[in-house]
Amino acid sequence: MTYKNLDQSTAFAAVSALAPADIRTTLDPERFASCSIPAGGGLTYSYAAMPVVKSHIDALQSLSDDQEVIAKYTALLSGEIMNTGEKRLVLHHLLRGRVPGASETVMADGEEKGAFYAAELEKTRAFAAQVRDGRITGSTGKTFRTVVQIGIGGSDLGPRALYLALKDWALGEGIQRLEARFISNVDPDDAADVLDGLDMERTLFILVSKSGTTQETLTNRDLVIQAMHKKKITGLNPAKHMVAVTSKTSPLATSKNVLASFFFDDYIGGRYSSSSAVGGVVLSLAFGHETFARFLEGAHQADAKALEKDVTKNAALLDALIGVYLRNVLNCPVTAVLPYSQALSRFPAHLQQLDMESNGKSVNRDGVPVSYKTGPVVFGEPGTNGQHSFYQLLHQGTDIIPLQFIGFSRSQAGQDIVTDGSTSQQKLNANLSAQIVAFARGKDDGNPNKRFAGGRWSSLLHGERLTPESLGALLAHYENKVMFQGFLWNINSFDQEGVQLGKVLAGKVLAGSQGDPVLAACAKMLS
Ligand SMILES: O=P(O)(O)OC[C@H]1O[C@](O)(CO)[C@@H](O)[C@@H]1O
Repeated sequence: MTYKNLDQSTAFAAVSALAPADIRTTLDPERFASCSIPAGGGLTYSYAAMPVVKSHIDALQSLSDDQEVIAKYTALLSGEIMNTGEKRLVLHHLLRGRVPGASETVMADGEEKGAFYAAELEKTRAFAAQVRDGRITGSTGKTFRTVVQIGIGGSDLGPRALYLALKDWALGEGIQRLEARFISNVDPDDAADVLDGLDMERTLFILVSKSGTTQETLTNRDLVIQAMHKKKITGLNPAKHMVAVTSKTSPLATSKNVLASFFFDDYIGGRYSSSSAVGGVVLSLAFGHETFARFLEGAHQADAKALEKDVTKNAALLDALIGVYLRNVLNCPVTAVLPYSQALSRFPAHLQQLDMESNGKSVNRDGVPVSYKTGPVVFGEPGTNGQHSFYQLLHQGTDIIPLQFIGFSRSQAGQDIVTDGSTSQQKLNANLSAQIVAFARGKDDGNPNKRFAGGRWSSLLHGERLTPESLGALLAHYENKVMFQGFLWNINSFDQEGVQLGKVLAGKVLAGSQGDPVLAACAKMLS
């Protein structure tokens, strides 16, 4: 297996020579059937409205083969050091089960990692069951009704997006749930808002930090403890209302001030940690462990499909390859994620971290600067709200922004109304179809102000209904897409040194700026 930069690949030179197909003419009814790939969890990935035809697919297949992306994925699964910057294994797939073709065992830190993750998962299951059925209560004897996750970045965005994604599904299924809330920002107004009206006697806090040193998270923990003391409730003991999710090497690991601790490790990057106890504890408490297990199963299905070498059968891989074509040949610096599902309202925020923290790199996996573009800017909002906001630029602006639509045939809660001969869900999906075609085909008009050029590319991830399985597959699809793009660009998608400098300088500001006059002046202005 060899690692080489994208521009050293002769296969990439062939991809670069290809002009985009004109989707104003190529998008015909037949393409919707022929350009679709099962993505696991009942999801289908469609690239019908992308500017690629057979010649592109063939060239992208050669690029995938030349960059040996499937061999690299298999090596990652088998425990090879893929996080070259931090010299770490990358094992988030193993949280969802062993992918066929990978090593039967992955040893690190003197233990078999599959067994370690399975044991933590079992701990999560047992704890959640006891909280949900009232065997574990708060310090004043009352059952828990609300859980509040305290964490930031990967310890917040994924779990928060997933909780919101399943809330209405649970409603539709009649699943009894604990309410979950999230505190992330060190801005005290964030915590104040979340704590407002909380019944502390019935609230369980989940303190999540892999490092156990994150300033925002530890500050918010202390703020919560202070808020509990301020209630002056006899017998209310914060230590009996808090669990920790952390790594065994973190300062939090040995804390006596928690009811229970759940562990993951350095081989699970923060933004890839939703499948660990980071997402597992809150989701199992909120919806029951069975729901979380179904989510893991959907993700595992997507992971298994991602092993396929034929790019026309591997949704995450083809999505990644088309993304590289858009970024490095068609020079698109931005991409939008547009879920036609209110339940996915925070999913674009999670993808921002997943994609931009992973692939916002300008050196290769060996630390040598690359001379081509890497990860794009990612943004998004649920449709149809986005339509009434920024779609103007997407339709008629001077840049082409490739679009990633997500949609489902059925709603989650099943509560709907018929007006003007259609249900709300039918209206939602009519808008989604209309947008795909409007962006692709455009519309001529004598009035230039009303003219739509068309030729605006999109993909679609589509399922029957957003369930735990399809949500798991959706998450894994994007994780695997980001990983494949990292292999294609020959960068390390698993570290995030770029977030360190600001953290260090903030520490210096709090310590009196430590002799840096520019920092001191800037801090003074804000004091
Ligand atoms: O879980 P921790 O160690 O508190 O880190 C939180 C987040 O901070 C980051 O390191 C970035 O600042 C993320 O990658 C991570 O998800």
